[in-house]
Amino acid sequence: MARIDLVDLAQSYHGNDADIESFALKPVTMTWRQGGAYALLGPSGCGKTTLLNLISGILTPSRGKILFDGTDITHRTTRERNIAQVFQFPVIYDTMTVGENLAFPLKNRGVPKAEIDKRVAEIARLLDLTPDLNRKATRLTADAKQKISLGRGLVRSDVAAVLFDEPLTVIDPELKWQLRSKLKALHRELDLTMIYVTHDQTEALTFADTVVVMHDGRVVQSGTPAELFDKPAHTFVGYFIGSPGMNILAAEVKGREARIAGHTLSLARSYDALPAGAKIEIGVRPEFVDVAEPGPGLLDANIERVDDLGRIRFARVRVGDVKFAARLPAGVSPQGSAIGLKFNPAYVHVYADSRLVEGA
Ligand SMILES: Nc1ncnc2c1ncn2[C@@H]1O[C@H](COP(=O)(O)OP(=O)(O)OP(=O)(O)O)[C@@H](O)[C@H]1O
Repeated sequence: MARIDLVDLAQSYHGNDADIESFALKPVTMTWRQGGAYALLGPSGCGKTTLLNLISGILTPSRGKILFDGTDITHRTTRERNIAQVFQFPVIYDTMTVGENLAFPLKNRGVPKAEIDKRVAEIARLLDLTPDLNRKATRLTADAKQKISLGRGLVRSDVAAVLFDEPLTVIDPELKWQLRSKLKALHRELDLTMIYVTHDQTEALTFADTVVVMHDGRVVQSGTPAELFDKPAHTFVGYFIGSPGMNILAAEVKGREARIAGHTLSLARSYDALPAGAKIEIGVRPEFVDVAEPGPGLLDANIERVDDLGRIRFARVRVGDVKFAARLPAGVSPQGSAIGLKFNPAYVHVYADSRLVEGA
């Protein structure tokens, strides 16, 4: 297990002198804590696999360096880095038994037999593979094979980190749910540094203690699921995480007030020094905008439709030309379309050129 430091790390597939905006990974400096459970989350093409391949050693960076426990390993091979990896599709040997497959990474490293037997038994127990240990892997389903791949990734206790690249893609939805919770439990038991790449927010939020969100080659926020939800550092995080995502509305902000579509909202903090010429927006999650009967002090709006998600309902509302989502509390049934909106000022954030501005 290791602490991993990325120092000004960047990757270009178009030569090292290319314009930085074209880099698949723009320069990033950050630390991954020893023993942490991380998810690397972002849409397709944002640079997740590139970052993972730099950490594993499949790629050599265009710029910057990588340290494991303070030692520069930027130019070491994957094997020398001592990393375990689990890929999207199963990597197992059909001719071997399940037990032999699990033992393989340990045998390969010359671990004594008694230790191998103990560790294989432990991993098989944790993944419910004990009854299958003596079966040949050849006739197993794709789900079962991927479970063995997970086991092979987790079987070594001396690795610097275990990297998972969308490991549940081929898994049936019901088993996916079980394995996701299982991986979280395994992390607690095995005390390994784990980095889990996914584009699926539910997978990221259920697995990780810390979610690293990427957008367009940049790490835009790294935080706990609650931090990403309550205080998105970038409008992309607000929009990408949550269902529906955060409302992002063009606004004029002065002091403790924001004006949207000719209406004034109160803010919890004061914003007197916003950068000149920046695009100013406010962001507020639908969960922190309540719909009520029209009344004094409330923002007048019209409901265009209601999305009923079972336990929770969201109204799609319009204020002038601006459209957004708001929570419809239990028991409130909108009579006609005219309503009042109540914003919780503590959760109304201000963004300049998409980045969060801390008020005073
Ligand atoms: N070998 C390569 N040569 C050229 N461009 C590449 C190469 N690998 C990735 N890219 C580009 O770099 C960018 C980041 O790709 P990357 O695979 O890291 O993203 P990702 O977030 O993992 O996406 P996905 O989930 O689709 O794999 C994309 O624009 C991609 O087209």
